[in-house]
Amino acid sequence: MPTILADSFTAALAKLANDEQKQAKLTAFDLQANPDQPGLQFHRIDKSKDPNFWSVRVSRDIRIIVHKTGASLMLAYVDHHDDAYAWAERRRIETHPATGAVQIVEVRERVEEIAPPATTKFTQPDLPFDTSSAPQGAAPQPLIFDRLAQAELLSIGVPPDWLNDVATATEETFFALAAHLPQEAAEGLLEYAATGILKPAAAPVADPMAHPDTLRRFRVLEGMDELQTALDAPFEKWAVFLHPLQRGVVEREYSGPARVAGSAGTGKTVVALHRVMRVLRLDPDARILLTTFSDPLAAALQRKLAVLSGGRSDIESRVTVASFRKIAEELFALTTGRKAHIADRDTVRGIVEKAANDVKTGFSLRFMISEWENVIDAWRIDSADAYADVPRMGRKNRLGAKQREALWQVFATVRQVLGQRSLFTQASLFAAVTETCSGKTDKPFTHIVVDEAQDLGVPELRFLSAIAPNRSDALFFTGDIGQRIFQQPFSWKGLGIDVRGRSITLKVNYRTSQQIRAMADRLLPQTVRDVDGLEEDRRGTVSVFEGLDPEVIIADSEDAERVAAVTFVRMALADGIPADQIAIFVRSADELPRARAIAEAAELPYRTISSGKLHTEASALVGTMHLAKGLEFRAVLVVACDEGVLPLAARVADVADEFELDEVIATERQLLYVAATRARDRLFVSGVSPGSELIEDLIRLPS
Ligand SMILES: Nc1ncnc2c1ncn2[C@@H]1O[C@H](COP(=O)(O)OP(=O)(O)OP(=O)(O)O)[C@@H](O)[C@H]1O
Repeated sequence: MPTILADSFTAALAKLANDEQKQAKLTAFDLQANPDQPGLQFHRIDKSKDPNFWSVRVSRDIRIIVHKTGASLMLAYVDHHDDAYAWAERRRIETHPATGAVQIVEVRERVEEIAPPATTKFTQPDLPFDTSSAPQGAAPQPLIFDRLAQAELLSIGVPPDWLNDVATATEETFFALAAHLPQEAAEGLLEYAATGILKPAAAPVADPMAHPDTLRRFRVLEGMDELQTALDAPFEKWAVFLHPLQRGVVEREYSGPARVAGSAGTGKTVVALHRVMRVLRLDPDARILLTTFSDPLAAALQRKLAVLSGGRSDIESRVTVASFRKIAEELFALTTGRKAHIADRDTVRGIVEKAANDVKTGFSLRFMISEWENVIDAWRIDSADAYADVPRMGRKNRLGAKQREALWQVFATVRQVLGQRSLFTQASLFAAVTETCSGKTDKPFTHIVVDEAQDLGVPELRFLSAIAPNRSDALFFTGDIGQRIFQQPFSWKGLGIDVRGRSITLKVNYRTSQQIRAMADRLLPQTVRDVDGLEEDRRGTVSVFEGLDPEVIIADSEDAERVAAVTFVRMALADGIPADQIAIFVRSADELPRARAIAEAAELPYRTISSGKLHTEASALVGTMHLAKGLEFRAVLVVACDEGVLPLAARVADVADEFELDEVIATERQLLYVAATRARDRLFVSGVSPGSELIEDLIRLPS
């Protein structure tokens, strides 16, 4: 008999104490091995409306709730005795009459009242209404979904029991009501409230268990391994249950390179990991490169992959997880037998400065450094002729032939000095490996999956393209243009990577609360267009849970800022948020003392990247916003957002032209977006008066 795992089971398991979890897992394994074995004690839940709910004894106090039909056994829930029974008595499992998906439906008559939680005060600026509680005696609130016919509500999966509540929902009852509905119905209603558009009904599926909405909460287990994976990491729901949109993207066959977009927290990394697993499953000869922007992010990917693979070494040995740079270094060493020495940015800048001293170009040093980094080095311009012809895409300063000639003297010297000292720049290392690999038919990997692809530069993308084999599904990218903080934009198509028609945007945010997402989204345009004209539309993204309003403060002094931040930290700790689920971010190392002072005043144990305490004790992370990439915490403070700090005055002063100024402002904005969207439940943003201009955008009311 197949065993089905429900997401309600893994979520409930995660809430039990460690020893209770261990015992529950043993019983779950016994159930999967043989549900008829004599030691298992089943009791029918007599008071349930669903005759198929049974309890199974785990220990004196713990019960697993299973849903048993002649055809299958489902692990539905686990809890202490009375709570487990109460859960089953209030639910039934049924196939939705319109969508055909299998749902766990709360029996409406057993839910006493639908009222917003008294402690939560929030406003949701993305929604067409104010969700803060209406004052006593105010006029009756307007109904939000009264224009939708019953058939329309059914088409997005609202269970028949709940049609009346949805039809009469007001802004005050909406979120409390959504918590009782199946996910697809809650998301569909949220999307409608935010955009006025009802998502089209999914195509009918003959087998209810194969319906995409069924698969997001129930999984038919293929063996013990799969149950082990799911139960060992009950917090990582995504290890087993994907959103239908995520699943679609993971399973699609692509006729060329594909790119998955989506704002922060929509599960792009999760999709990248599942794509890796899918390729490994389907192709026993696959050798995959899973790559990302930095070494810490690559390490995080490796950890998550271990969750997904259940730590199986036969799987992990076929995947190389490394940052772009690391993999280029390794391939260089492999093909040449030499180690590449890479000059850091300051060394290269010093060489440009020295070379510029000897030539009269009429251009500022700032301009020449920028031209070197973004044109000469990035595009590997190796001669005066090549420089004369290069289109200098996106650069606003036009350069005549004479000017290029003069500038080339500087750049030729820089190239020569680097050559004499046998130094690579990052870009030239990528170029060297690109050159060795491009002509070859035998490539090191069969598939390449790239996370944080928005921070790929020209040399990196060329490099990945050169090491990718000639097959349609060789390249799979995930990234969010809105989070680009390291690279200038350029045309992917121009480098032969054409993702048109294979570019998909994820819309359900699993990480950040409605309130935090809505506020952070104000920092970015609703649609972002890349150089190739591909548009990423952030509208219609919904978060699956709600939380407290973010706090945004412009204080009169650093002392006042600290007092407010300390209060925020103390409240988070008092509400049970552990120290290691708190982070304090600042724009640059100069502001780190302010972040540390907050942690110390709040008696919050903390670590910084340089404190070496990374894995030793449960401590908050204090670091720069660049470090925030790819991480997540329950509470985040972004402090010291002062005028001149964000955007960073030194960066603004460093720009070579108007184009670069726009770029700097955009990436500073994106940096704040990245830092703010690391928060799941609570966010605090502060600066000292007059404060960063970007703070104004955060608190600006939507027009
Ligand atoms: N299907 C899912 N079910 C439950 N949780 C999910 C699902 N997909 C993603 N998540 C959770 O959502 C959070 C964000 O996921 P992920 O890091 O993949 O997003 P992302 O789009 O890569 O974010 P960012 O762009 O900020 O790096 C994580 O906590 C992840 O566990």
